[in-house]
Amino acid sequence: MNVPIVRAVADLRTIVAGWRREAASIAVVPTMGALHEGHLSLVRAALEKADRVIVTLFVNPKQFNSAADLAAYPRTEVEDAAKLAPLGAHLLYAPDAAEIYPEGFATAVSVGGVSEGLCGAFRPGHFDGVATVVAKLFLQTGADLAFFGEKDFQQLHVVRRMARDLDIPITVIGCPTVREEDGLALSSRNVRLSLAERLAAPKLASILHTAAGQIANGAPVSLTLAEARAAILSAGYREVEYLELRADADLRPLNALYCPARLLVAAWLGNTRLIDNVEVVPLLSLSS
Ligand SMILES: Nc1ncnc2c1ncn2[C@@H]1O[C@H](COP(=O)(O)OP(=O)(O)OP(=O)(O)O)[C@@H](O)[C@H]1O
Ligand SMILES: CC(C)(CO)[C@@H](O)C(=O)[O-]
Ligand code: BAL
Repeated sequence: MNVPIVRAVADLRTIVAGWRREAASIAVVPTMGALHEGHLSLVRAALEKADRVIVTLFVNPKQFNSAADLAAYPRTEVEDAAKLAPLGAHLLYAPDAAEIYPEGFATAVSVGGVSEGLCGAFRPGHFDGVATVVAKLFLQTGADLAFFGEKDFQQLHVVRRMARDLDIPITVIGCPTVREEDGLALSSRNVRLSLAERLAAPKLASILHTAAGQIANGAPVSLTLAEARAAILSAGYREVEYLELRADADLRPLNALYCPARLLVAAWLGNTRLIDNVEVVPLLSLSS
């Protein structure tokens, strides 16, 4: 069976109203397409928690910092729809650009605090673009639950803050990062890696895991991060944008480990920018 594809918000609302008459709960999984197992894990999680699941597919120009990145972004709608059907997703909402940004569109949603630093520092305007489009997708779908990947950990925080601050009645659920067997976090941008880059890429995750283990065992944070940064460069990455320890709950910067934390990184491998993060749990607080 095929998954129905809807392109107009009016049609989407008619379908959602029918589901509401059946008292069905509704989940949304926002994506930019080029679906891989990471996305599909969100769809499966959504199907476990809600009666109806809407996957959205919109390559959002407002969140790209470079025209080249936007132009190179993979667009594979037919294949994406074919991957969703066997899972049992109920609808693919792939809106026309005018349904999201109609003529004269002049509003932006800007989230402070959690969007500052990390990717926010290196991709100016990116999180405004994400918050704006996700606010629209939440309001257009009227979903009760939304599923996002922890791979984009700062995005998860931005979206959660936005929904709370705007009183959008939706619960934002974070799902664990899905990885290749060699540890590389799945990402639509991985297809841009050359063979040699693809072989070097998983070292980012392994260095991150090693550093997280050392910090959890009490190693000094700044020294461990300096060594990990050097190791990433030695592994063939040409630039480390950031490598930081932040509190898991609110992303505040940490110089020492005294609460559940995340170690987050963004680094360039050739012309591809990869991000990743791992949990760092203080061992002392677990045993006490
Ligand atoms: N490896 C992954 N594991 C779990 N969730 C993921 C993974 N990769 C992406 N996601 C999630 O899928 C949703 C849509 O992400 P998106 O379409 O940007 O895919 P992507 O692979 O992250 O692409 P890219 O990073 O190249 O933009 C987001 O919530 C994102 O966090
Ligand atoms: C959440 C999102 C679909 C908004 O365009 C995008 O940032 C993504 O794919 O992670
Ligand atoms: N995965 C987050 C979307 C982006 O990189 O633009």
